[in-house]
Amino acid sequence: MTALIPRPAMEIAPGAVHLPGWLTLERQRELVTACRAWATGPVPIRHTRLPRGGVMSVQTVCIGWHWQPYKYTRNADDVNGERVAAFPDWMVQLGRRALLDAYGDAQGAADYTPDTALINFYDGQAKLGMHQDKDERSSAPVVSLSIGDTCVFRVGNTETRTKPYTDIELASGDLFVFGGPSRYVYHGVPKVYEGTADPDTGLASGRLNITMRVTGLTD
Ligand SMILES: O=C(O)CCC(=O)C(=O)O
Ligand SMILES: [Fe+2]
Repeated sequence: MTALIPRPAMEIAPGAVHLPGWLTLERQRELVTACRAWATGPVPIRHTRLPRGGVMSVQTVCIGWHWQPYKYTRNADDVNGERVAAFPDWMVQLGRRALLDAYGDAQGAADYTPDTALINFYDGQAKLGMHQDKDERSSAPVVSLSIGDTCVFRVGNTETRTKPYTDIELASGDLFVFGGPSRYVYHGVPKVYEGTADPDTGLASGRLNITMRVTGLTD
């Protein structure tokens, strides 16, 4: 779907910046192709199992480091024991450009070296509950890229998983960065608008979200 009305860049909260339509269609296609390959292995995409026995409705595959509740490891011990795919340099460069465009801080962007990404796939029913990204040992910003179906992205506060929060829509190509005072903000995806994706991205249905992070870990 082509956005007829340009959506302006917005600071949703201090350090939480939404840049609509940041990814070109060509870049979205490249990301879809890369994520498709990662979804097949070395660690296949799966519904993450939670410690209390639940299963996430979102499907996730990781690169660089493998996230499982609530830690990062190199090997996906909760899936097939394989080491996850390497975090490619082109993704580091993309993360740096995202940070530069979000904050305009050239030094901060040059110093940003994400080493993991969680690649989430949402079908029309999938949701993600309110949570903080806090398993990283670094407070560097999180860079989020969305492709495919539009969703409601709920940006809460850093204190509680409840109100006050701001609901925005993340559409295909949108960049969202949360860092600084918003780095530990609660956030979630309460709804995906099924069937709103532009098939030209290569994703016929569903929503793809990539969050790059700095784990702060070394081998
Ligand atoms: O899908 C999104 O937009 C957010 C994903 C997210 O919050 C996460 O993977 O921790
Ligand atoms: Fe998150």
